[in-house]
Formats: sequence, C-alpha cells, structure tokens
Amino acid sequence: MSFIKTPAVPVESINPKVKDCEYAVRGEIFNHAQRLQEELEKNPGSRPFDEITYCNLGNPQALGQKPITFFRQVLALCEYPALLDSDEAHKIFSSDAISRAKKILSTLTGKSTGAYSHSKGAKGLREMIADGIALRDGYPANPEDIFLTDGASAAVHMIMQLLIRSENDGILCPIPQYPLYSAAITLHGGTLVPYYLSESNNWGLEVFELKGRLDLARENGISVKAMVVINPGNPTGQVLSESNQQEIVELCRKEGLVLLADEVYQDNVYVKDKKFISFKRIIRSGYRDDEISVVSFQSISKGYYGECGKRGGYIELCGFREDVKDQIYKVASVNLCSNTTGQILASLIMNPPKPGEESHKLFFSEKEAILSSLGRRAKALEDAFNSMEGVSCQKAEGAMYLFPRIKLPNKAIDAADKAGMVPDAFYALRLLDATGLVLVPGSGFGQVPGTWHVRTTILPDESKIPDIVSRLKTFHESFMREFQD
Ligand SMILES: Cc1ncc(COP(=O)(O)O)c(CN[C@@H]2CONC2=O)c1O
Repeated sequence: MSFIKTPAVPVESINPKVKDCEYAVRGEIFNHAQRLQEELEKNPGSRPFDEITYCNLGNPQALGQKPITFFRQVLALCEYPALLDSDEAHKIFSSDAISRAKKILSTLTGKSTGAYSHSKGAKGLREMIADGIALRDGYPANPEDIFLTDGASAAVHMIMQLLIRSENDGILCPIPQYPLYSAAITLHGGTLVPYYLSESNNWGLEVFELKGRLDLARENGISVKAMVVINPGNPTGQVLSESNQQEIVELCRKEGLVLLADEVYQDNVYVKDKKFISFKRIIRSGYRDDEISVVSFQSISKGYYGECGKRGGYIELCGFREDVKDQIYKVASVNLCSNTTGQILASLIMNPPKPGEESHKLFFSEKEAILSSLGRRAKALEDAFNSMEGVSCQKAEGAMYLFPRIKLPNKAIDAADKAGMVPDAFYALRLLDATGLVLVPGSGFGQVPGTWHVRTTILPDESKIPDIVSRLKTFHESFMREFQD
C-alpha cells in the first residue's frame, strides 16, 4: 500500500487570501507567550516573572472580571427550564430573572435554546433589542432591521462578503485599526483604503484626511464602497465628538459610502466630558432613510459584561432597500442562525434591569464597580506611559486599550532590523521576555510610517496594576539604557 509522501493539503494549494490575511492580536508575540507559559509550568522560576499577563486581548473574564449576576441567572434558567417550576428556584434566582427567562423562552422556537431560531435571530429577542436601541437613541428601531450574529466578528465578515465584489472594491478603514477589518477585507478579496487618525488630536478623525484618501483611491480605480468607524476606538481609545460624527455622516452621504459603525465599546466611556452617541441617532436626527446607509455593530464581548466566549452581537441596518436586506437575510440563512446563548445575552445587554426592578440594585452596583475600575485602570496606565522616557500616550477616553507611542532609539531600530523584526515587535518581545507582559506591537494595527506603538489592554485586575506599571517602567528604563544613541 503506497503511503502519501506529500501532505494531503500542501500549504501552496490553499486559498492565497487565507495565507495573505493577518491578525496581530493573536500573532507571533502571543504565540511566544504561550511557549513561555508552557516553560513556566514545566520549570517554575525559570523566568524573571511567575506568570504571563495577557494584555493582548480584550477578554475581561480571562483576567478575573465576574459576569453580571442577572444575565447569568437568566441564562441558567433558560438553559434548564425545569428550574423554573422548582421551589428551589425562588430561593436562588430573583423573581425578575425568573420572569425574564420565561419571557425569553416564549420567544424561542419550540421554547428551547436547543432549537434553530429564525435566521435573523428570534423575533422576540430582536424586539427586545429594538426597544433597548429606541430607549438609548430616542428614535424607534425596527426588529426586522436587526440581525443577531455570533459576535460582531461574524457580522463584519457578513457585511464584507456583501459589499466586496473584487479587489476593485475598497473599504475605508482607520489606521490604526482593529485588524479584524484588514483580515476580513483580505479574506473577502477587497482593498483596504487607509485613512489615518490624528494622534496629536487625540486620535480624532479629520475629514480632509478622509476625503484625500477617498479621492486618491478613486483616482487609482478603486470603487470605495464603505467606511469603517470604530467608536469608541480600538486600539486608540478615543470617543468621537458629536460634531466629528456629524462630519463623518455628511461625508458618507455626499460620497455615497455605506457607514460601518463599529460601536462594540458603546458602554465603555470613562471620561466625564464625552458620552457615547450612536451613529444611528446622528442619522435619525438629520437624514432621510434614502440619503445614507448605515450598519451599526454591537457585541456582548465588551462593555461591563465581557461575555466574549458566548459569541453574541448584532447588526442594525439603516437606509438599506428591501432587495438588499433580502440578500443579507439570504446569507444569514445559509448559516441557519446564530447561537441562542449569544442571542439571549444580546437581548439582555440592551435591556438590563431597570430601576425599581428586584435585580436592579445588584445589577447597577456590579456594572458601576466594573466601569469605574476600568476608568481608574485606564488612567493609571495612561499616566504611567506618559511618565516614561520617549513615550506619549493619548487620553484613554473609552474602549479597553491604550496605544502609547514609543520613540525608539536608532540603536534599537538597528537591533530590531538585525533580528529581522519590526521595531515595535522587537520592543514587545523584549518586554515579554523580561516581564511576562503580553502587549501587541502597534505595527499589527497600522500606524503612521516611522512611528512605533504598542497596544495594551486595561484589563488586568486593578490590584495588579501597580505591579504591572512597575514592571513596565523598569523594563523600559533598562531597554532605553541598553540602546541609548
Ligand atoms: C472594534 C471591535 N470590533 C469587533 C470586535 C469583535 O467582537 P466579537 O467578540 O463580538 O466578535 C472586537 C473585539 N476586540 C478584540 C478581541 O480582543 N481584543 C480585541 O482587540 C473589537 O475590538
């Protein structure tokens, strides 16, 4: 019997779009961290640190954040409905969790989380989400324009698949950007059209920069279909001003661009002088449905809920014609439906307990404790970075990240070059080897050529922040001494 000598699927034979796409958040530095973690488990004490601290991923519950009690009580009851009839239930679960679970189960096909739901997501859950959007914005939302998805990532892929016909179709993306967008555009065969956020303007979005990039792409034969805006920003942490949002909407209207409004950090605003305003609200307060098309993205992975592993989220469509919405529905139908746990959580984050309800007091205290702590951690890390030689960090107004700029000495850049590495990846790797802290090189998000950054999350437990700051500073001082020009 002849054995196959060559791999059944040689890498040369796979889709080049897959080979071309990159996703730095779980890239080479992360892989090295995994190796170090295995080494530490085998040989404790083998490194100048006891544990790996993953600051590469916005994964709150991986770093100790507790889930919201009310959300988990409702989920538990939905997953095991027999509890609803037991006397024990009322001793463990709040009455509003029990009533919410009964209401949710009544919206599910077969009254079971185990059944396929409608391909847009259970209609009753979409109605609850629509109510939450209307309460947030002060404008109605149509449940038929909401599609529940297995996280915002799946939603981004669905929309890129819809918009991109060939490499001649371009998508305007912020630089730095969350690399889901560059990866999705590559995977779907389109062209990323960059527009640079202005670091000196606290990562503000300048319309003349946008227009210049748009015109340049069009001169090069690119049909620019859409524009991505991430607000609050990842990795930059800015919260757009309402006037900036209005400029963006007007530009999209004038230029016929679909606005892709990634708002997964809408519950993560830490500064008093900013608040989250949805693009949906901006549109509804000044535009007709036939003037602009907007896709709003939401996720259960962020905010104060951080339910990343449950994979839930939604898109809300505004200003799309029925024949296009039918195409989106067709694509959603191919995947049958998103998972029902994620659907339930999406309905919960958009309809949390209200004042006066039994669970509201506990819910509110849990939510405020998480958000105020995130705000303190953001400020502590922002101040730490700004105290370090050659480092400047913009205000972390929202989201879950900091993106400090590091002015690396030429000697460090030469050393990186000799190691065959991009300078900020060289810095991040040296930082990891010295401290166990996993940060992502700014080059993984894009940056103005010749500038170097790293991205860290603000997620390690607040009690660990002083030690993290101390490790960052000690490493940085040693690195800058070693490579002093
Ligand atoms: C701006 C933005 N959009 C979408 C997503 C995807 O969210 P889902 O979990 O709903 O698919 C993320 C995840 N944030 C990534 C994951 O962790 N760190 C990050 O930068 C994100 O930051």
